[in-house]
This record gives sequence, C-alpha cells and structure tokens, in this order.
Amino acid sequence: MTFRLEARGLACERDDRRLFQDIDLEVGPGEVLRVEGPNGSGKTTLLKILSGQLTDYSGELHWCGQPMRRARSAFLANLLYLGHTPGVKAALSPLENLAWYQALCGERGDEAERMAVLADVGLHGFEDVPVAQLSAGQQRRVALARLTLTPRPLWVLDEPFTAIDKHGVARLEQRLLDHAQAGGSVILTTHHELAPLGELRRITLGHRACSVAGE
Ligand SMILES: Nc1ncnc2c1ncn2[C@@H]1O[C@H](COP(=O)(O)OP(=O)(O)OP(=O)(O)O)[C@@H](O)[C@H]1O
Repeated sequence: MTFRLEARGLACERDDRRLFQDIDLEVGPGEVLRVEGPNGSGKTTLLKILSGQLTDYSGELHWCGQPMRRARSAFLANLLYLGHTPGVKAALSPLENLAWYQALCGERGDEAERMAVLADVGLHGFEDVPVAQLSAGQQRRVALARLTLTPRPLWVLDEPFTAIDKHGVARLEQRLLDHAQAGGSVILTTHHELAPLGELRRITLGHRACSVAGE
C-alpha cells in the first residue's frame, strides 16, 4: 500500500484571526501524526482541511504527489474521517447506523458482519437499541465500529477517545497501532495521553510558529 498526504505552507484564518500558518507535514504508510494544542488553537480546523472538508485556507495539499483538486476522488476513497462528535443518527439503532454508513460508502455489507463489528466494540446486546438511548461512550463506540467496517488506509480522527472507558481506550490504542503496523496511517487529535504508538510524530498548534517533532 503506497500513499502519501502532504501539506505545504498551510495557513488558516478565522474572523481575521490567524489560527495557524507555515504548516508543512507528510503522512504515509505506518505513520501516526498527533495534532496537539490548547482549546481553540485550530486542531479540528486543521483536521477538516486535511480531510478535504474545508477549502478556505492557503497553502497546498497533495495526495500521492497530485494536487488535491485533481486527486480528490482518489483521496476520499482512501480516507476514513471521524469527527469530534460521534456523528451517529440518534433515531437509528447501531445496526441501522452501520448499514447507513455502508450505503454512503457504496457498500452493501451484511448483517452478520455488522453484528460482529458491534460485538468487537463492546456493543453486543445493544445492536437494536436506538442510539438516543445509548450512553455517550456507547455512541462513540458505534462510530468507532466504522474503523473495522470500512477499511481505509488513512484515518483522520478528531478526539476519538472522548467518553471511552479505560478498557476501551486500551483497545483503541491497540487498534491504532495495528493499523499503522499494517501499513495504514493515522492523523489524530486527543487530549488523552497516548501509549507509545510506533512512528508517532506531533504537530503543535497555538504558537506563532507551529512545530513538528518525532517522539
Ligand atoms: N466556521 C467557523 N467560523 C468562525 N470561527 C470558527 C469556525 N470554526 C472554528 N472557528 C474558530 O476557530 C478556532 C479554532 O477552532 P477549532 O475547533 O479548530 O479548535 P480546536 O483546537 O480543535 O479546539 P478544541 O481543543 O477546543 O476542540 C476557535 O476559536 C473557533 O471559534
């Protein structure tokens, strides 16, 4: 699996306030990049830019050496983005949510697969309960089930550990590590202290100059 997301000279302003500037980064197979910074420093904004959801920025984004505007459909076919809210439909059950995700991705899947993935994220017995009746951590787990259900090489995850219990955190850390070791890559934000995650690099927002460092 060969792929590379590159950003050169990224800068973004909101309401005449510069959030970040001069961001250069590259992410490829086996790599994990953690975006750090205090509340309001622009982490979510940067992740939305890197996942092709925002276009009001300056600088350049390339996917596999091609400008993003030309590579967009190939890029999106390789991307799995999970936002800082679970993004699940409250009126639907976990099973129905996963079927809906699969339909959005143009996949049919089957119910046995969805049941197995939900059991894997600790939702056995809750498959048919409306998501509105699940706890915050259980709702997050429905979203996290997509990591297994919709295999994609590049994961962009905004605060994926939010509301997850201690055991779930350890499972998710292992899941991120396994993904990187299998040749995938992860860009994430988290206020949670991470266990060692292979090729972890950090980019820190919230200073006049942004910094990128290895572990
Ligand atoms: N659509 C928008 N319009 C105007 N301002 C925005 C918009 N989106 C974000 N902002 C502002 O940009 C700043 C950065 O927001 P962002 O959500 O990227 O920060 P963050 O680092 O992810 O914060 P947190 O750690 O609290 O999640 C905030 O001050 C926010 O109010």
